[in-house]
Amino acid sequence: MIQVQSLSKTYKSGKAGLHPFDHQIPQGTALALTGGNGAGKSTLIKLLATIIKPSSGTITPGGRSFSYMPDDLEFPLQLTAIEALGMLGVLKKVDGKRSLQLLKEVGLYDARHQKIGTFSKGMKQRLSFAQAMLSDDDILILDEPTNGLDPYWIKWLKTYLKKERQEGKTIIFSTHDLSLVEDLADEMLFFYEGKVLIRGRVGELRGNGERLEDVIVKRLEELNG
Ligand SMILES: Nc1ncnc2c1ncn2[C@@H]1O[C@H](COP(=O)(O)OP(=O)(O)OP(=O)(O)O)[C@@H](O)[C@H]1O
Repeated sequence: MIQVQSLSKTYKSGKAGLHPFDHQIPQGTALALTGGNGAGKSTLIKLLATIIKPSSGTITPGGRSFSYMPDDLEFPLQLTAIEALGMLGVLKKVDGKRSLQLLKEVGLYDARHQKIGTFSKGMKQRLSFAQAMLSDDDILILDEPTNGLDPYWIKWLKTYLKKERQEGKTIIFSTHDLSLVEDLADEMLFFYEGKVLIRGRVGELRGNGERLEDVIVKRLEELNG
């Protein structure tokens, strides 16, 4: 169980990325973070991944190990895919075979000797996912993992993550893709201006099959009168 207590982030500019916020994430569940642009999803992801420090509050247990996929990972463009993943593998003390296996899984094996600078957005995104999966951690923290992926690879990613969750991993991901939330998440948080506007189990939020899109629009309309 990950416990988030009174967690908030105000940036140096004075902008509140996240207002004080409490939540519990049970082991083996998938939590989706949704919300409009600038709502606070990446802020929370970065706090969970300890990339940034909170202005208040705690996340326990501390010192968790996790696999992290940022939304903007910039690989050195002059490296090939296998060089980049291999180096990260050395840093993470992972067997070289794991890098090759992951490159196969994300469909980049044939492009492994190609420079990352020549990769398309979707290829870079798949490489970013592969680097996150190098270590076999129990917690996956993924910032917009389907961003830039085509429908084939979105489906592939859903299947991969469902399997990870079935194996007991905790998955925390941000997304604008509500079908991914419907298919994968146990629980959803919808952020609005740094605050949680909608929180609940996906099945319950959808009641008798309502689409999440409609649930969210209804709530936003209520808010805006
Ligand atoms: N480094 C920063 N310095 C100042 N303000 C920031 C910084 N990072 C984010 N913010 C602000 O914090 C708020 C939340 O941003 P965040 O990146 O968490 O949004 P998001 O929900 O991930 O948005 P998107 O869907 O566009 O990725 C925004 O108003 C943003 O401008």
